[in-house]
Amino acid sequence: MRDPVSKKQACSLSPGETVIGRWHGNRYSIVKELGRGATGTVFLVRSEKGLAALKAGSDAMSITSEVNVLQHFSKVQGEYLGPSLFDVDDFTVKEGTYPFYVMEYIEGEEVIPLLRNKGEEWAGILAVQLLGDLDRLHQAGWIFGDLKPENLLITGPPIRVRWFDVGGTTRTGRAIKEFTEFFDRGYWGLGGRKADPGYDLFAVAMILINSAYPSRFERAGNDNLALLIKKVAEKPSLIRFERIINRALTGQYREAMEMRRDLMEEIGSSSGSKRREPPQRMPAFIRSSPSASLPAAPTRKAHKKERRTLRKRSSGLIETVLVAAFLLLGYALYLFVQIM
Ligand SMILES: Nc1ncnc2c1ncn2[C@@H]1O[C@H](COP(=O)(O)OP(=O)(O)OP(=O)(O)O)[C@@H](O)[C@H]1O
Repeated sequence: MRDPVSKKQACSLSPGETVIGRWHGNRYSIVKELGRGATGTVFLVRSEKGLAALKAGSDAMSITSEVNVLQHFSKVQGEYLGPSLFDVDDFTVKEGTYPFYVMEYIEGEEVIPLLRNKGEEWAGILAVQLLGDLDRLHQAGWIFGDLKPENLLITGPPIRVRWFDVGGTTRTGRAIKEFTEFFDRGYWGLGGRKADPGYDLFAVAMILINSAYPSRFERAGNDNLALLIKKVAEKPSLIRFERIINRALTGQYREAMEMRRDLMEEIGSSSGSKRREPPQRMPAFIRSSPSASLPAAPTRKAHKKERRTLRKRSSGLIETVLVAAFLLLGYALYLFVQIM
């Protein structure tokens, strides 16, 4: 067996190469490199069970910490919290030994290009999904930390937001492990880096802002909140979320579900007022939510039903009057016979 590689050495493997896990003996054939991050290189691989994503890094501690998070995710109720974990092992190549893990391959589109194609109004809908998943994560005692469009992929149809980079995921109450300035409330001077739900909700607000400013922007001056709110007010796609974004930026939401509810109400009310569309037209994943009961404008079907109910009610009244008249007539006849 060779020594572990130096911590700085990124793992490079070429398509067609095969790596074999030292302990479990599973074989993975490299299809292509998917990307490189701070903790390792991710490859698309073919395994006995089909396509998967293999992450190999030189720092065993970082790989182990990501594996721990993925293992915890698998215990969190629901199917969408991070990719499923398939294998943890290490392999040896000529440079040395790399620890690695294999996870579900999430085949999807990146957020910002998708919004460019589908329209920025989808940003709110994706945020609603994301907040549902974040709520489950928070309930389980974790904060995502490094939440940003680069760590999300959109799968489907039906469209579904998934996250994959769990390197920044931190236990509630600890210091945030990894962050990206634009999405970090510390950078904007709007809060600390202690892991709490508000940290992730701040990042969701920044993802909404990022959807309208794909190239992002930097902080300036002392009043960063004023700058962010000004940026929101300048984009028609963001104005309707102004109140919600403001609340998230200033830490007024205590939990993801509160922010989700506000977003859903906003999306529901603006789709109703602008297009006069009944909420049935909203994507299924929003409709299926128990809190998704949006006030609906009466439809033609509803009017018909109402008319039918009225008709039924009036015919019932006539029936009652006829029966009463019949009984009265019978009683009058009975009295008449008795008198005679
Ligand atoms: N499970 C997965 N399914 C599909 N693609 C993935 C998966 N995991 C990672 N990738 C791809 O590999 C790239 C590198 O991922 P990785 O999580 O290592 O780093 P990163 O997010 O780019 O960087 P950092 O860890 O420094 O934040 C990602 O940009 C993504 O495109």
